[in-house]
Amino acid sequence: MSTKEALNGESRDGYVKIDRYNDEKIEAVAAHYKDILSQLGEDPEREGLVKTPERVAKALQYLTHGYDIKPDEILKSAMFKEDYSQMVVVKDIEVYSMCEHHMLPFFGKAHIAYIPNGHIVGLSKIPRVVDAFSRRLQVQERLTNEIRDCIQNTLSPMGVAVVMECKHLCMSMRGVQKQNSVTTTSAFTGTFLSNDKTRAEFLRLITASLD
Ligand SMILES: Nc1nc2c(ncn2[C@@H]2O[C@H](COP(=O)(O)OP(=O)(O)OP(=O)(O)O)[C@@H](O)[C@H]2O)c(=O)[nH]1
Ligand SMILES: [Zn+2]
Repeated sequence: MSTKEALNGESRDGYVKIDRYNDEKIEAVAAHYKDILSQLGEDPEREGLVKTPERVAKALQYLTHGYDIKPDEILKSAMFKEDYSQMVVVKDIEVYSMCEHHMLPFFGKAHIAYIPNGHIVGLSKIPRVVDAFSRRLQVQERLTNEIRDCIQNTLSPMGVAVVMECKHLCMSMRGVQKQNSVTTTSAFTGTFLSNDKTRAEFLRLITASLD
C-alpha cells in the first residue's frame, strides 16, 4: 500500500487522519528506533518502551505525510470562475512543521491573502495547501515561499501574500534556549509587491493576530 493510500481518512475538522499505514515503512523505521533507544541507554524491551519504536514510526509518517500530497491539485480541485477582485484573506491558520536541521517541531500561524483574477478557490483549500507543505521537513523560509508559489502558479491571481510566525523548539528546548522568540517570514507576489497600499492593507488586516 502506498503512503498516499495510507492517508485516506479525513476527520471532520479537515485534518488528515491516518487509519492505515504503510506497514513496510513503519517496520523499517521502527527497527532503527529500537536501536536508537538502546544507543540512548534505554532498555527497548521494558514494558513502556516495547511499542515505542512503532509509535514513533507512525508519528513520523504522519508528520511527513505532506510528501505524498500534490498541493496544486488541491487548489485545482476547487477553483471557481467568479467576478470578485477584492482581497481574500485567510488568517490564523495553524501550522505544525518540523525543522530539517534537528527534526524538532516548529509551529505557529500562517496568514494568507490573494486577489482573484477571474477565479476564486474553495477557502478550505488554502489551509490544506499549508498542511501539504508543512507536513514535511522544512525551514520556515522555504515553507513560506512554497505556499506563495503554489497559489500564484495554480490560481494565477493578481497577487499572493503569505506571512508566517512560528516558534522553533530547536531554539527553545535546546541550543540557544530562547523561550519566547518568534520568527516571522513573508513572501509576496504581484500587487502585494508593486502596491504599497495593498500590502499595508493586508498587514493591517492580519495585525490583530500578530501581537
Ligand atoms: N533559517 C532557518 N534556520 C532554522 C530554521 N529552523 C532551524 N534553524 C536553524 O538552523 C541552524 C542550524 O545551525 P547549526 O549550527 O548547523 O546547528 P546547531 O549547532 O544545532 O545550532 P544551534 O541551534 O545554534 O545550537 C540553527 O541556527 C537553527 O536555529 C528555519 O526554519 N529557518
Ligand atoms: Zn532546528
